[in-house]
Amino acid sequence: MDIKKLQDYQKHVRNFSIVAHIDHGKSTIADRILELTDTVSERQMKNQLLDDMPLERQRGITIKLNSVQVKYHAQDGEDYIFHLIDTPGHVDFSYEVSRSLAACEGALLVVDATQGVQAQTLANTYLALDDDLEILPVINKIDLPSADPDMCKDEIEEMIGLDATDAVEVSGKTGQGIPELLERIVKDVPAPSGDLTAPLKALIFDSKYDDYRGVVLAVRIEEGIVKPGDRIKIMNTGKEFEVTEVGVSSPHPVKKDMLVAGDVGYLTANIKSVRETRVGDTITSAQKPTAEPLPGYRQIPPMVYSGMYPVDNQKYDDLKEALQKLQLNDAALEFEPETSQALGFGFRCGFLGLLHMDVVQERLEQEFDMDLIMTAPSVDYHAIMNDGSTKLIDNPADLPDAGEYREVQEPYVKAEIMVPNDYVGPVMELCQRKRGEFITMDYLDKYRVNVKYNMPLAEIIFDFFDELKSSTKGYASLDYEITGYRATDLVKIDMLLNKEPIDALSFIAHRSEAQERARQMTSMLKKLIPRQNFEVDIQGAIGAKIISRATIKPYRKDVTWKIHTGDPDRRAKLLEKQKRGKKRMKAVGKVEVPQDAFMAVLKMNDEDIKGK
Ligand SMILES: Nc1nc2c(ncn2[C@@H]2O[C@H](COP(=O)(O)OP(=O)(O)OP(=O)(O)O)[C@@H](O)[C@H]2O)c(=O)[nH]1
Repeated sequence: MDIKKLQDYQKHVRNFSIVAHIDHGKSTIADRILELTDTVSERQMKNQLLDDMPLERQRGITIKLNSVQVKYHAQDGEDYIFHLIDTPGHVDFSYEVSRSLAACEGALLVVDATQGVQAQTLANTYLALDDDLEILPVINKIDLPSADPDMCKDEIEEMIGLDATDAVEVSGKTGQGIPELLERIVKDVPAPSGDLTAPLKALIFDSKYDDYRGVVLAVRIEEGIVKPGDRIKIMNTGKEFEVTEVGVSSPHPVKKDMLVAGDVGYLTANIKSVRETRVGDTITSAQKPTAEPLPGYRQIPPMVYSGMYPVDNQKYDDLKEALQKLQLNDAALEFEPETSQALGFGFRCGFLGLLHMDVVQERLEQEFDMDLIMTAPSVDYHAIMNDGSTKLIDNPADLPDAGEYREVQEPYVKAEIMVPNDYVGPVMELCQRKRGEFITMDYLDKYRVNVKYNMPLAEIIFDFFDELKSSTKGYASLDYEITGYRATDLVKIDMLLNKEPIDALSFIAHRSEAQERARQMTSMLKKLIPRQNFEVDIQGAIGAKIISRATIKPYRKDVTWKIHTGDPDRRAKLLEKQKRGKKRMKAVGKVEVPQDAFMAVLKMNDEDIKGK
């Protein structure tokens, strides 16, 4: 092998991520880079090309990191290889960002010229700094009339402490400034420096399951070389495999003869079981292993938990397999079996936030064809029992009876909210209402402040962000981190249908709000549970004490009569409609309960319920 040639190749490699606050334009800039470097033809070009998951396209957001190899002919006459990794902006997916960064030497920090530095701009910059990356500030959307690049530069310098005098000004929309950006990447992002002759050392930074090829690993080669036929070892599990294919994404898979130190690409090795590898693991040579694995990733604990049950109980094993495959592509997803009296066998799943939960549910439905019932999300509580032991409660139904524990503790976060001065009042009012404790307020510049509060995670995770946006006309941005657990006065509220407590509907609330929340939940359930052919009593209770109630009247006989005796066409249609409706219903005892009802806890603040 011609090491000199490979060393020369390595000098021409640039690995970088694109990071930013949500919607500041990462995916659009990535599109322009792909276009300008002729990576995709005009015919293949579509907006946000790297957001290739159907769900990403439907929602217009990036959920998964995505890497692509781009060839760039620079002004110095040389050809360069860029490995570009587009990352999600939403706080729920910051785990994807930190994994992408570990595979790079540089990061483009994109800031929207009309919005300036926002909460996730800061959070993502800190992640990039943790990894010692070269950060290149990029000011985007300069085509907009309200763009203020100078204000952005000031903010980048003041709030982040990065020199922004030379920040590249671009428009992802018109392509203005993108040629300069490409030149700056060549000049400013350092080439990788891994030893080409050392034993193989590669980081698995992502993976996915492919029905034909088995597990496909996204890898960054740190040292050495890997090619088809090599025997490799996954250092953390000790498992060995033979490499069947290596290649790069461009953005479609392109086979290569080898991947060398500094490359970002993919690798397959007949890995069939999803248990054999984990994102963050190190791959080495089986014959000549490297001494130490790479540091890997810090596993971040889930923030919210929810029960996930197949509508059809027979599909339990299918759901398990689907979760295992999905976990391969979503390392932040956690799950373990649980049973519910109401719903049967299912899984307790842990997520990084509600958007993550939604995405997992939709991916299971779209990619794995599952029909699911999900129970209301809950944070992870600690019950300190009478004997001093701590019981972890990630399902409200598991909270023991009041006499059995000394106290219940809930997770608290430090929330940082960046907001224009004019909206400080509504933000503080909202935080107080959500049991927040004021910490400080710092002026960021003439126009904006950073407001800090200690708050219960349970208050922030549900509808806080929506309320924050509506009370600040969308101008506030939010970031938070868990700071610890605190004892608060919490109670479990059970919901009963025809006197039967339904475990999947229990929830935990602060005592001061328990009565109101039980009342809201009862009226929400009354709205969501359809009429049955018998009366349904809904009750909310704390222990044996009933604190709210409502009744759903049975439907009138003549309606059923119509369904059963109408003209055949109409009858068939009605039955079909009923069947479709039933898909997402679960018989709880005798009562048919729709999926929405299990999520009622999330909807309790809906306008139409308020004040009723
Ligand atoms: N006018 C204008 N609009 C832009 C520009 N760049 C991006 N946009 C728009 O801004 C919105 C967000 O752009 P995306 O590229 O999806 O942003 P993102 O940062 O990748 O978003 P997430 O991955 O979901 O965090 C889209 O509607 C884009 O069309 C720009 O330079 N000018």
